[in-house]
Amino acid sequence: MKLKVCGLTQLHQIQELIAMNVDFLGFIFYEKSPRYVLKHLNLEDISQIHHPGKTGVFVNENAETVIEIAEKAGLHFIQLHGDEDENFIATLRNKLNPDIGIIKVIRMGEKTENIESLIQNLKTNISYLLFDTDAETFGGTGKTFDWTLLNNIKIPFPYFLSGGISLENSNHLNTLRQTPFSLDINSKFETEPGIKDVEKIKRLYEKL
Ligand SMILES: O=C(O)c1ccccc1N[C@@H]1O[C@H](COP(=O)(O)O)[C@@H](O)[C@H]1O
Repeated sequence: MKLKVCGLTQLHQIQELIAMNVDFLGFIFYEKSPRYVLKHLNLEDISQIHHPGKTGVFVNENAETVIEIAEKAGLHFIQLHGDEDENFIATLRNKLNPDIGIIKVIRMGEKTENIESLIQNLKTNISYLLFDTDAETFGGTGKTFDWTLLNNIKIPFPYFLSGGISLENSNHLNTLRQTPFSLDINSKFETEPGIKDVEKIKRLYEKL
């Protein structure tokens, strides 16, 4: 199983994760997040990071801004973590460099209905799904959702499992009928928002 580490802000930690062979590096381009990457690094810094899994996380951002950031920072994946609908995604797909993959986040919560039709409408415009816990802040809550919900639906794309993934709950991945393509970790592997506990990440990486 692959590993994505999200909410990175520190170049020395990014280099340690690259040395560890982490598969995806997540950068949050959402100004309201305490992990907003542009408070710490600029787009040129990110473009200089040599790794094939650089992922930009966006929340209800306009397509032109997403495209500009993706080009300037040399991103390989766009993670749409807001309420972007299938029309927005189709427009973005048409305009975006075809080499850049789109990861659509489904935020799982009490209000999340018709997950299967939501997914069907995305058609071929995305590369991956990501399931996270629904929240007013959109993400980064450290809270898990009810994973058994995933066992009741058909998931026609490889998916990232997210939302409060920790060393402890990663022991229970075998309860999932469809194995995640990748885990997506964030706040449970931090000493403070944006500052990762790299030793703890190593412990998870060795278990996968
Ligand atoms: O981390 C944030 O601050 C954040 C803010 C807005 C949207 C997404 C955000 N992070 C994403 O949230 C998930 C789960 O994080 P956690 O493990 O529950 O802390 C992860 O995909 C981050 O990319």
